[in-house]
Amino acid sequence: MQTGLITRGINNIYSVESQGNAYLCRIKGKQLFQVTDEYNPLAVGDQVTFVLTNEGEGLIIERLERRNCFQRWNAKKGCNQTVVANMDLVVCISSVESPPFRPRFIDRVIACSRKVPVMIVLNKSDILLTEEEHERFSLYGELGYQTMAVSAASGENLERLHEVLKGKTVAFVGQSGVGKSTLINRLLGSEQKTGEISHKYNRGRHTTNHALLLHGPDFTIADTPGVREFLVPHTDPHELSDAFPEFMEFASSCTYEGCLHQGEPGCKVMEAVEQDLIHYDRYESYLRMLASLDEKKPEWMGKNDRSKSWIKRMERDESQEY
Ligand SMILES: Nc1nc2c(ncn2[C@@H]2O[C@H](COP(=O)(O)OP(=O)(O)OP(=O)(O)O)[C@@H](O)[C@H]2O)c(=O)[nH]1
Ligand SMILES: [Zn+2]
Repeated sequence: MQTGLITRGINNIYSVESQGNAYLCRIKGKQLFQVTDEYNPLAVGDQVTFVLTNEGEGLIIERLERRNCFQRWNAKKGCNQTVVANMDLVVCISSVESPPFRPRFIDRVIACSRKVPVMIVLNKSDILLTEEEHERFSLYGELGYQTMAVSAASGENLERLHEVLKGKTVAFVGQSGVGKSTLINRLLGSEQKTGEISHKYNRGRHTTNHALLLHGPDFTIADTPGVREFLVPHTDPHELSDAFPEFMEFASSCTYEGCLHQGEPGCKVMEAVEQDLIHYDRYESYLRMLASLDEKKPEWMGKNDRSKSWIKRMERDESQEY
């Protein structure tokens, strides 16, 4: 039996890397499926134990414990889906234009990143953000997230990004069209490597439709499919505020223990929003995610005047939801 790393998985056939060799593996029996209520028992980045069956082929026996993961809600299947596991960093790629800067998307990426630090990279910095967008982007830095504006086209800040990634295994996530593939090609430095993969797996011409681990000389990137949106994984709603570190200093003074900051009397987080100590748009992001966990409108909706003003704002913006 040996230990290996999942580098790719399609139709229940997994590429497993172990001591410099690659194996194609299936899962032994139904074992792994029973230990999880997730969409997929294994994700790119998982460590597994496996036994060899044929030359270059094997059977996966066990998934080793994950230290972290990036997880989303799969609405079609009605369960959580792990996109990648065991990363040193999740790099959320956003862009200035096509698609436009979407802070709500970034907020969701943060909420989908469980126990793993998030860096926010703004690509296409050769184009300018509006002042309001720039303020919202800068906010992430103020909240403690590492941020960087880069341009895969002009090469601006790519060396700095390279330095940050050095020695790490990182996940690249982002909306379709933000320039993830262009960035990865520039960063891995060898068109050859990604060229070979694009030939082999038909990437490049098509949108990536599964996660894939790509080794460069200085770091490893887990490329993930470009998406329109990420729904946050379904968990205890109290865990959602982990993705909003700016709530913390106020949340500890909320009247109710276990306050979900959605209209409860004596909620200090809501008060802080009203006093502009917390950015209203981040708070709205929070409320939307909270509502999505319930798949229904939250209880507070319409109960008081404060919440009524939020409903109006949220309904007006519904088309903007990403
Ligand atoms: N102006 C500008 N355009 C860029 C930059 N980086 C990428 N693009 C363009 O953005 C478009 C999308 O780039 P891709 O690399 O295919 O985007 P992607 O995120 O991989 O998209 P998916 O494959 O759908 O996930 C292409 O037309 C690129 O030329 C940049 O730094 N500046
Ligand atoms: Zn509260």
